Amino acid sequence: MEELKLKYLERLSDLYPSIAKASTEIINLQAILNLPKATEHFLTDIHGEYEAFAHVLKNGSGSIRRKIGDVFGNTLSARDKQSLATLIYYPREKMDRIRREEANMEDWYRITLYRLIEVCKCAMSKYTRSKVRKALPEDFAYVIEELITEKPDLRDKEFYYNAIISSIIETERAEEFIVALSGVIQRLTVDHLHIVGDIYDRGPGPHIIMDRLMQHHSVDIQWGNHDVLWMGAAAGQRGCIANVIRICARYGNLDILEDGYGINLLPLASFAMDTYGDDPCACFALKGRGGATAREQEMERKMHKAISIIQFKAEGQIIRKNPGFKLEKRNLLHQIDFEAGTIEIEGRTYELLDKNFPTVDPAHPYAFSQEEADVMDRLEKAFLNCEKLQAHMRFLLNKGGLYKVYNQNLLYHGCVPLNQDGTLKSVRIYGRAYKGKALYEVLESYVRKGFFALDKKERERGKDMMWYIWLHENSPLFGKDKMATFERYFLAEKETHREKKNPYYELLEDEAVVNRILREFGLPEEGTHIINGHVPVKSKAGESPIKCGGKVLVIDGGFSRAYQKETGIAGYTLIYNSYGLILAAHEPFESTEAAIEKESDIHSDSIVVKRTLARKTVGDTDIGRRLRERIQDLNELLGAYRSGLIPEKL
Ligand SMILES: O=P(O)(O)OC[C@H]1O[C@](O)(COP(=O)(O)O)[C@@H](O)[C@@H]1O
Ligand SMILES: [Mn+2]
Repeated sequence: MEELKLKYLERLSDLYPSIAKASTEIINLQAILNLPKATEHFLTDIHGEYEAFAHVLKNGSGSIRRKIGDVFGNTLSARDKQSLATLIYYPREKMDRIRREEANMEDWYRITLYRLIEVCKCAMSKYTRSKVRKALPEDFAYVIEELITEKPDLRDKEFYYNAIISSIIETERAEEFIVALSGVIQRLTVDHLHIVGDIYDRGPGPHIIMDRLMQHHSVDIQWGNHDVLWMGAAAGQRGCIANVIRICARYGNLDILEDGYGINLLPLASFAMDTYGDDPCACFALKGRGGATAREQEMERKMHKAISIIQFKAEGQIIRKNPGFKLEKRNLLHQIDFEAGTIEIEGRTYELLDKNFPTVDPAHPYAFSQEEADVMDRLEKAFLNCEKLQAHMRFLLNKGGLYKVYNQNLLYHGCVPLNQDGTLKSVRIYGRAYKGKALYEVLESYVRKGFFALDKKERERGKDMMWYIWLHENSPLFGKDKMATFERYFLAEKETHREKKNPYYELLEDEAVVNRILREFGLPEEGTHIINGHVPVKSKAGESPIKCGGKVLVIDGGFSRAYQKETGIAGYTLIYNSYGLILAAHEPFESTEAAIEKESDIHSDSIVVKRTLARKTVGDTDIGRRLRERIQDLNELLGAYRSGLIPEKL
């Protein structure tokens, strides 16, 4: 036996010091391999919609409702099942309502506790005892375990359970117990969560979503272009900072920065008031700022314009500093004829909708004015010093990456840049060519360098790369030929607003192309899927999120309210359980209040994308592969004990 292996087995023998211990572990692991595969939940493009996010997380996109159906079948009315589901999602709020209506609470507690225990038993049946034990809340762990464990040799089981439940009610712990059981059911129903990008921007609560995710028991994140934009901002990249503030302003969400993250926007506000005092800033009207007073709206419009101009300048500076990005054609300020109020783009002259550029010096259009430079200095410091933002970004870095291969599925936010003929597009990053997986990997390494590189130049490159990932044609997270921000503000001609998508999006029905991508990421062509978000699926116009016969699932349906008009629904989510893949289409989410009151689940229908022939087990998953390796090692350890190579440590 080679020395390294022997050393390893000796280490292992510390953990399993005897033949008996090693064999018991093998039997345990073998048993786990045969348990049903745990449920995975996929969400994408949440875009700050924290209430809808929290709701979908609570109901596991229909998983809890399915579980209740499995347990009670026709023995409970549809209404009762729905009430039970709502109770599991929102136990405290639901009980506040029930207390007002229910005449006999003791009866209600008793029936409800029985029902919850049945659902809990079903939810835990997939897991080992030790895993269930870890999921139990400390206070009630012992009692819950007693109630959910079958006791075949107990003669009067009924009496035993009844006694426990009675004492829970008598000691006035029923409500706390119901809350605890609901939490356990939620926790066990969905074992692992995947966020396929775009937590940030457009909606009001990305920071609340981040707080939630940081408490989640098991999550991974594939960064979206908006997330990387925020990461760049947190790293102090000025193009990213300006974009982040501009988007918050555009959607009337400056509160996220001021209240959510404690970033002081006063310097920007007073600069904007001074500079654009008489300017109506009509092109910079806010989306969705119903609650604000006219005066507030006016100020925010001015801030919106001020930061937009700063953004175009900051981006001009980045483009000039990085000729390798080949973005010179996206620098537009020097194409403006300030006298005539027109701009020339690709040989055509357009009239500008807003002709007032008090801070732009035509001789040096990309240079900040002194005041703009001061504002940016202060904003950069504020972003760099914001502890909460830095903690959120650290979490994204720890739990996330640009792509993930998990249980034979390939997950990424946007696309794999392709040529028109479906081959992988080669992209130059700082002088070297990359494509496919290598492109993903080099870009991810630069994101990390932007935070951690000691070498200043590499760190700067990493920071600029985050801005590149946000909007570059060759960025797999963006995948469009340009980001037409300037045109959308300043030009009436709609054709200039168009952003052409990478051929990837048209080739998704082409199996040869899809197989090529799967192979590129080391996956077999059969039994595997690509799961991505980023482009809203226009279900209203008949588009399906299921592409290439189910091999590709594009699950961005628009959590983002701003996009619901187009998509017609409020997004798709995906569940992958032991029976297969289930896609849920969600109805727009009204409010948490309404969800409790109307007991609504907000998914209209679930489509089974793929039903497995045999129920999938842990043995079919990545964890299963690791467990089998472990079993193999333990078998070798047993061999070593038996052959006398390693002595038992008794
Ligand atoms: O609709 P908005 O918020 O103005 O944003 C439009 C911009 O957002 C983008 O769609 C990028 O955001 P997504 O990643 O959410 O698609 C750009 O392509 C486009 O320029
Ligand atoms: Mn996106």
